[in-house]
Amino acid sequence: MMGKQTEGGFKLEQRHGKARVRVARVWRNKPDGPHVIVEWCVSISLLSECLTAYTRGDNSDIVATDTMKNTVYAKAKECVEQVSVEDFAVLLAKHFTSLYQQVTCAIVNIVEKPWERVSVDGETHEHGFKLGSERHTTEVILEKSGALRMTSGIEGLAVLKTTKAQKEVTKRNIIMCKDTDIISLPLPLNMPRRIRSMILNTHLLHHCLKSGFEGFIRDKYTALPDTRERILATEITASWRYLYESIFSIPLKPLYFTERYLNVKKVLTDTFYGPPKEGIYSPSVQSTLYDMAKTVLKSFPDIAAVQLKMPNLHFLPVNLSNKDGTIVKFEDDVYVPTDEPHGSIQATLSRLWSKM
Ligand SMILES: O=c1[nH]c(=O)c2[nH]c(=O)[nH]c2[nH]1
Repeated sequence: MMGKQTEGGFKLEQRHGKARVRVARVWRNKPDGPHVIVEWCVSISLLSECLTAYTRGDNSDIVATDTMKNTVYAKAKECVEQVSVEDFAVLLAKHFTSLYQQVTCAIVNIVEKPWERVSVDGETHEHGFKLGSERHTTEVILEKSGALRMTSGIEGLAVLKTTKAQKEVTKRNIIMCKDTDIISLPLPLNMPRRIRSMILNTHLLHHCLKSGFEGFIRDKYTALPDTRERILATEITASWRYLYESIFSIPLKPLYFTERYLNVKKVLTDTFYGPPKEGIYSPSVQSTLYDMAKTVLKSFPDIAAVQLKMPNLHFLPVNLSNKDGTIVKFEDDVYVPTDEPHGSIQATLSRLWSKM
């Protein structure tokens, strides 16, 4: 997104701002209550009518990026009560679009560092924190008119499931699951392919197996065997767009968006893992990604669209041998974890009736 102006037969698209302003805010409101700390890395971009700064060296319409930086600290100070990262982004964007006549649109991105309260001897600590892993992000785009585009997200949410077929499954067997027991029966040899494939794709069978990848296109360059047993590991980057399209329609409930963030994260991870005992079969990263995105849209009516980036971080089977024979034979046990190269899988799922 850029501010556009024309002069002398040229079109100029421009924006300016301050990137990576780091601020921490502590709230010690209640005399004996626990302290709260947030650490934010704030980036601001303003679309503004400041053409002459580019064309004539006239800075009279420029909001100094140094002022933008100072505004972050001043507004953090003004937040006497704890605010969500989204509310802080909105508050900044409102400030820039309302105070400066030249500013037509403000874009505020914030990444929150995952400081988590610690427990000592099973008791939550009042003022001790440790750094977690995944980060809460937000982007607020606010126009002078009050038109709003608001997204939240998660970065660096690393998840993995080790999965184990409880018994070797071959295309010659019917596998039936009853809780954790598996009964294996030979498939009749004369069974039509269509019926055999229907049986092998039953939900029941998928229940026994947790992650696989098979049936993909095979050609002369394909080396990957079909598998019904693999480690599924990824580092989720998610972002979801809220339906609130005006500054006046945002929920006013304190920490509403913090709660939403925690709930979306839970839905994403719960859907990835499946129930604790049985898990859930993943026929591909694509399918698991789709289930995760769909569950988010079904669970949260104020989310219009969700984007998921889920790199497939491969765990390669180890098979080693030398002239004397086998050193390590892979039996779903020893792997080389890798992150390069990785499969790169991403998709956006939106409600049909929502504007994207
Ligand atoms: O879940 C997967 N999706 C793919 O598109 C793919 N491609 C590949 O080689 N392995 C996998 N796994």
